[in-house]
Amino acid sequence: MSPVKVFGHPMLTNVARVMLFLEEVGAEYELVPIDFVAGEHKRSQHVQLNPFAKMPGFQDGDLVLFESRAIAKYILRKYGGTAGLDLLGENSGIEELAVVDMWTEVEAQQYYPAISPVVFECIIIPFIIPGGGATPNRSVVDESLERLRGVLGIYEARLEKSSYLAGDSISFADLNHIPFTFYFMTTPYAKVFDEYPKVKAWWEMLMARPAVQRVCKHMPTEFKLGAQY
Ligand SMILES: N[C@@H](CCC(=O)N[C@@H](CS)C(=O)NCC(=O)O)C(=O)O
Repeated sequence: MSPVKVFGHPMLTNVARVMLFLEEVGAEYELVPIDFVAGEHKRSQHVQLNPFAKMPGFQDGDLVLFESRAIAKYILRKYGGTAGLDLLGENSGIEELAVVDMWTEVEAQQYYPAISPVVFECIIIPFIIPGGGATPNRSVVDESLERLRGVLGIYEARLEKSSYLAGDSISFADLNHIPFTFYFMTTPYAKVFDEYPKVKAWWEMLMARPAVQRVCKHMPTEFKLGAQY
C-alpha cells in the first residue's frame, strides 16, 4: 500500500510537527514538496487538500486531513500501537489521559501564542515570507517575552515534580513544543530558557530524541536575506 503523504516544506513548523510524529512511530511516508515561495500552497491542487491554503496537507488513501495537531493525533492512533508508543495516554486511565489533554491545550493556548510572535518577528517575517526583510517589531517581541516568561515559570514549577509535562513519561504534549521552540532557540532570546533550569533540561531531553533530530535537520538554524530554503 502506498505510504501516507505529507504536503509541504519540511522547514515549516506545522509540516515538521506532522513529520515528527511519523518519525516517532516509524511510519513510512512520502513528503510531497510544496514551493511556498512560489505560492504553490495557494493553488487549487493544494487547496483541495487544505481549504485554508496552508501547509501541511495530508493524505492517507481517501482520507484527507489538515490541521497539524489533528493529523499528528491520527498518526499516533493509527501507528502508535504497533510502535509501542502511547503518547496520547489513551491506554492509561482517564485521569492520565486528561492530564495529557490538559498539557496539550496548554501548548496550543498558552505556550504557542507566547512564543510564536518572537519567531514570526525574528525569523518568519524577515527571512521566510517572500518579500520580507522587515526588522523585528521591538514592542511585539518584548510583550511576547514577558508572556513567555510567565508560561515558562509555570512549566518550571511543573517540571520540578515530573520529568515531562504530563508525568514521568514523554507525551504528545511535550513533543508539540518542538517546532516553534527549535526556531526560538536560534533567536537572540534563546537565553531566556537559561532562567528556567528544569525547562532547559526538559528541552535538551526532547532534542536528544533521534526522531526529533531527524526532523530538525531540515530546519535551518541560520537565516539570510534572499536565501532559498
Ligand atoms: N493551524 C494550522 C496552521 C497551518 C499554517 O499556518 N501553516 C503555515 C506553515 S507552518 C503556512 O501554510 N503558511 C503559509 C501561509 O500562511 O501562506 C496547522 O497547525 O496546520
